[in-house]
Parts: sequence; structure tokens; C-alpha cells
Amino acid sequence: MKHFQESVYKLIVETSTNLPADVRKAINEARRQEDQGTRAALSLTTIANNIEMAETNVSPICQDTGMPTFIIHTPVGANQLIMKKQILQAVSQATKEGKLRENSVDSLTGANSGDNLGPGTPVIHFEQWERDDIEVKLILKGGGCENKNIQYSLPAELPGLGKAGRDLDGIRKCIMHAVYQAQGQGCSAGFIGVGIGGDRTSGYDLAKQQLFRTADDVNPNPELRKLEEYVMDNANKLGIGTMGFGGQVTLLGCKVGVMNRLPASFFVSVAYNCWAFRRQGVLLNAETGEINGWAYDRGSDVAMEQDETAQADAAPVSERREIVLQTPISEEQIRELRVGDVVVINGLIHTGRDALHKYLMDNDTPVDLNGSVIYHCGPVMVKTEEGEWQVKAAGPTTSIREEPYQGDIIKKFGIRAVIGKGGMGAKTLAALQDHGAVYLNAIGGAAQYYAQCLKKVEGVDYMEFGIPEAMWHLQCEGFAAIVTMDSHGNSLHAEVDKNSLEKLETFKETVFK
Ligand SMILES: O=C(O)C[C@H](O)C(=O)O
Ligand code: SF4
Repeated sequence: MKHFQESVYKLIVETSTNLPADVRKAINEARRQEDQGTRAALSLTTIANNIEMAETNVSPICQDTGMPTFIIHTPVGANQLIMKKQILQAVSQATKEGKLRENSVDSLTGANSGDNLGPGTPVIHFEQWERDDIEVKLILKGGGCENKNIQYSLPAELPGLGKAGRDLDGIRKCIMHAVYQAQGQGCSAGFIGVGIGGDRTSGYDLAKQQLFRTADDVNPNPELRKLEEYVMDNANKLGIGTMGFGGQVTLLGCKVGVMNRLPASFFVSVAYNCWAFRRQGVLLNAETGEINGWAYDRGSDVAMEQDETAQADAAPVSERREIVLQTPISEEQIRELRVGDVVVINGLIHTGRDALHKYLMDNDTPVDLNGSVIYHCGPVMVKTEEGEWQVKAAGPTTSIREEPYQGDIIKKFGIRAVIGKGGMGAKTLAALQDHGAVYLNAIGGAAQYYAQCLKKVEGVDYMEFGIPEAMWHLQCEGFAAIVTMDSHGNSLHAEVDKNSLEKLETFKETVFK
């Protein structure tokens, strides 16, 4: 097993940086279905470019490289203890080299272990099989989409859909609701794995196992196949679209599994995975640990389609304004912006996410934030040999988590723009109006695309929060994002949520008798 660790390392790098063929095909297909020139189509173009960039740069597709979860099949008698040790070493090495973000955080102290190792991380499951080779599968599922997982206990009363009973139709309603409740926050268009039955733990486990099926896999159970097809045909009618911007494509895949349950329990568990659906696997020689083959067709065989008509320049001029802003930004400049405008930012911006927002409520900052831009982002950073920090991946994180703090912090520090993804709520919208600020939605997962706009690291504060949570001061050039909440009380997110709830109501009638 001389090569086992090296093979696992290669698997991690491939999974983090190169989306597999079936996922690429699903995204290419989504681009064909989306109306050209719309925000959703433009976002898909950025996503497609980002996928190619990640492969070329051998850098993370998304900065959130997720909870590394390994599913391993070994011949009877293989030494799992040695394998586990080498997996941990491979994870640590991949983290050091910026292929994985430092993602393992002590839940009580908030301390980042710095190497992705710690109680419960990574997740490693072993199983034996009758074959002579070893299979190692890996999924890197990020925290934002993980937060949009949902578990239903039937019977239930579901918003927009009414009663969901303990039958196939009740399950159908749960799945439709699961897609609705995710909105754009899990970086739609997404893939869902559904687990019917089990207990609360095994139900979620079953849901996640479904994510290992390829996008074109057909369910051998005819009832479940019908359910999967129904969801694929109908979920897109909710109109949530890429990143929740509204649009034709909300779901890229739906796979359903079933297991027995207790008489008293009836769980439907849904695992939501963003478009950055990073899963891969290797088949290894059990003697040497060398790679014999890949479990999924590799991404390199499927190019992301270049669709000239979907390029930004092709969008109808009347539909979009592009405004270039240099930081610091004035209130006057902000008040001119409307939902739908594209803003291109140049100058110094600052990252800040969960730890920083909580901290700033009661504390001051070492930097003047008047007229500033706060970027909800936890980047992947590496230090060069010369000791300079380099941005390796830096897309937005889900903003709604900062909802309890954001409005107060905008006012306290004079912030003029917040960049994030998925939108924010009523409290923030009121503060934007009050103070004169905007919310800018960047494309979730497009970590390579944004990293190239971040030209220089000017400094960093609060490193004690760990790399993703620290406050990075970054010089940016040409950072484009869309105004989705303006200073006049308009929110695209509120609008899409309202419209999609109305659409959800149209799925109330029984389909599966
Ligand atoms: O943690 C992050 O950087 C992003 C996260 O996956 C999210 O979607 O919010
Ligand atoms: S930022 Fe979006 S693409 Fe990245 S892990 Fe989170 S949900 Fe997935």
C-alpha cells in the first residue's frame, strides 16, 4: 500500500478542482434551457467559466471545500487503521497546499484546527466487499447547501402545499417544499438526494448516499423513478433559478432512495447539494494502493460550453445598467442604484463573516469602514515563500446568517455595500434604506472567478478567528455583482420567494394516488 496516501491526495485534488463529467453535462444542459441574456443565464456563464478556471489553476472550484466525507470499500482483511491514518495525512497535506480550505472548527471555542483534522472531521466510512480492489469515494459538500438540508416527519402540514400524508404523494410534497425552501441560498441550481424512511440519522445518511448516484442514473424502483421524473419535470416551474435570481432552471438532479422505518416514524430526509457538486472516487490496487481508475467520468472529458450569446455584452442594454464604483463609496452613489444594476467594484474591500459580525456588535475595528464594502467571504489563502498571502479561492458565503447583526453593523460603521449571496431579510433591507447602503449578490461557488479580481492582500486582522473567518483587507479590480437589495426598499429575494411560494401552491393537488 505504498501509494495509498498519494492516491487519496490525488482524489482530494481532483474532487476539489475538477467537477465530474455528469455534473458538467447537467450544467451545460441548464445553460441551453435558460433564457438568454437574463441574470440567471449570465450567472451560469460565470459558473461555467469558473469550472474551467478551477481545472486549469488546479484550485478549489468553491472556497468552501466542505466536510470531506470518504466512503471506502475494501477486500476482507485490508488494514483499515493504516488507511485511516494515511487519509488524515492526505487531508492535512491538501489543506496545507490550498486544495482544501481550513474547515474544521471547534464548536465550543471557535478555534480552527488549521489542518481539517479534529473530532468528527473528516468523515470516514469503511465497508467490506467481495472484490479484490479498494474503492475510495469522496464528496466535498459545502456548509451553505448543507444548511439547506431538511427533514420532514410525516404526516405534516407544509406551507403552500397543505397536508402531506404518509404516502408517495406526501413524499412528493416534501420534496417540492425542500426545493422551495432552499431558494438560492444553497447555490442553486442544485442536486437533491432524498431518503425515505429510516430514523433521523439513517434517513439523512440514505439521502446523502443518493448523491453518489450519477446524474443520469435511472432508479430501478419504478415508483421512485416516476417520483424522480416528476420532481425533475416540475421543480423548475418554481422559477427560483440560478442563485435565486429567478429563471428556468432550479434543480439539476433528484435521486430518491428508500429503507424501512419504525411504525411510529416516517421521515423524508433531503440532502441539498449546490451546483458545485464535488464528488469523485478512485479504484485502487489493494497491494500497492495505485489508482486503477476513476469511479466517475472525469470532468476533463466534458468541456464547459462556450455560448457567445449568453455573454454579458449580449444582454439587452435596456435590461441592465453597469456602474463602476471606487471605494470608499458615497451615500449619493448608493442611492442611485436599483435592483438589477450590475456594480463593478474597484479598490479596497474587507471580508467579514460569522465570527466578525458577532464580534463587531460589541467591539470596534482597527480599520475605518466609512464608505466601505464588506464581503461575506471565507477565502482559501496560502502564504508564498516570500511570506506574502495569496488568494487561492474567494467566492461569497450565505449572507442570511448575518441577518441578526448586519443592519446594526452597517449603521455603526458607515458601511455602504455588502457583497454576499442568497440575499438578506427584512431587518437588513430596512437598514439599507435608512442608512443608504446596498446588498450585492455575487455568484456563489465562483471562487476562482472572484479570486482573480482580488489582486493584493493589504493586510489581515483577527487571525485568531482562523483563515476563513479573519478580516482580510483586499485590493480588488473589476469585482462584478448584482444589486439585489437596494436603498429604496426593493429586494429581488423577497420577490422571488413570494412568486415561488405562489407557484408551489399550484402543486397542492394529489398526483400519486
Ligand atoms: O463557507 C463558505 O465559504 C460558503 C458556504 O458554503 C455557503 O454556501 O455559505
Ligand atoms: S458557497 Fe455555494 S457552491 Fe460553495 S459550498 Fe457553499 S453552497 Fe456550495
